[in-house]
Amino acid sequence: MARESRCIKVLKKEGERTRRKLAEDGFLDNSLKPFSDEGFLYIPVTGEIPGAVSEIFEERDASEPLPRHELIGGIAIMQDCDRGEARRLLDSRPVIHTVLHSEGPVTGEYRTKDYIFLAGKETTKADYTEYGQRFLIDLSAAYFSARLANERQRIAAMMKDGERLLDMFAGVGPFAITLSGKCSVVYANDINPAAVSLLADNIRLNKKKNILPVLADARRLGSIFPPENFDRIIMNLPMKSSEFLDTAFRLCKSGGMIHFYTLQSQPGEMEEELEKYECEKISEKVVRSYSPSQHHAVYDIRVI
Ligand SMILES: C[S@@+](CC[C@H](N)C(=O)[O-])C[C@H]1O[C@@H](n2cnc3c(N)ncnc32)[C@H](O)[C@@H]1O
Repeated sequence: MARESRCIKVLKKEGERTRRKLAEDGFLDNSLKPFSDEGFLYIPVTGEIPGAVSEIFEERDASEPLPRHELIGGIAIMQDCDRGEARRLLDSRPVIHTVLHSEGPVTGEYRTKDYIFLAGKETTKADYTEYGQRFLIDLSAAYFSARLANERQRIAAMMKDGERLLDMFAGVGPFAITLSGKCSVVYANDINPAAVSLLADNIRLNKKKNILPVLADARRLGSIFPPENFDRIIMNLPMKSSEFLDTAFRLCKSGGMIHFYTLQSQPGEMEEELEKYECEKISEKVVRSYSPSQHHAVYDIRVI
């Protein structure tokens, strides 16, 4: 179907920049397909804006793929800052209450991101369910990613009943809560007070009785707990977990396991670092890609 719409006519070489600007300002009409002729691009817009002209446009097919996004509870996080596409995404599934654009990688000690609000309800808070466990999250206050859901299940599957677990960088608690069913006790630590507050909420929400939240710099855990105190330690601070290996090896029992998450460009990059310790590498695998040159990898290490 075709219909008439107001549009902006720009030189093709200016097309992508103009399209993005219109999308960011919420004027791009994504229900219609832009078209070009002899050096110009015609971009349909939703309202009357200076310089707009009228043209006939083809309507987009409703089954066209949705923009790329990550869904965390009711929040969809889009890679592009495109308000028109955000609106389409919001309307596509009733479960989505908010569409955000993430403005770059995680930063700072708390590993949070900055977000631009695009559509729906203006919030960074969501209620997310993963394999039957519920998590209250606030993306602007504390780290959370749904991308490690399978990784948490992988570790749960290799655990024995009654283990003592330490999660050194627990965030709002996805590893601690997922793994707690196999544990006698879980200590879940984070340096971010907002993360630990949400972690406490999530412990209550999931009726977990064996998880103790700890608010501390993980560097101090070696003086908080006696040596060789844990059967298993989770180290999910990929940017710099290697700085905490001394503490983890001090706290893990002989025969216990450390799951060491790191960023690396090549397989085996951390092996030299691990040679300093009495340990055996059980496996190493890529968890997900992080950037064009780096992977988020996990080393499963047995302490000797
Ligand atoms: C990549 S996030 C992982 C959170 C959680 N494990 C998850 O999978 O959602 C890393 C966490 O480590 C915390 N963190 C950073 N430096 C820390 C430190 N020195 N001691 C304790 N926690 C720290 C951050 O606040 C953040 O919540």
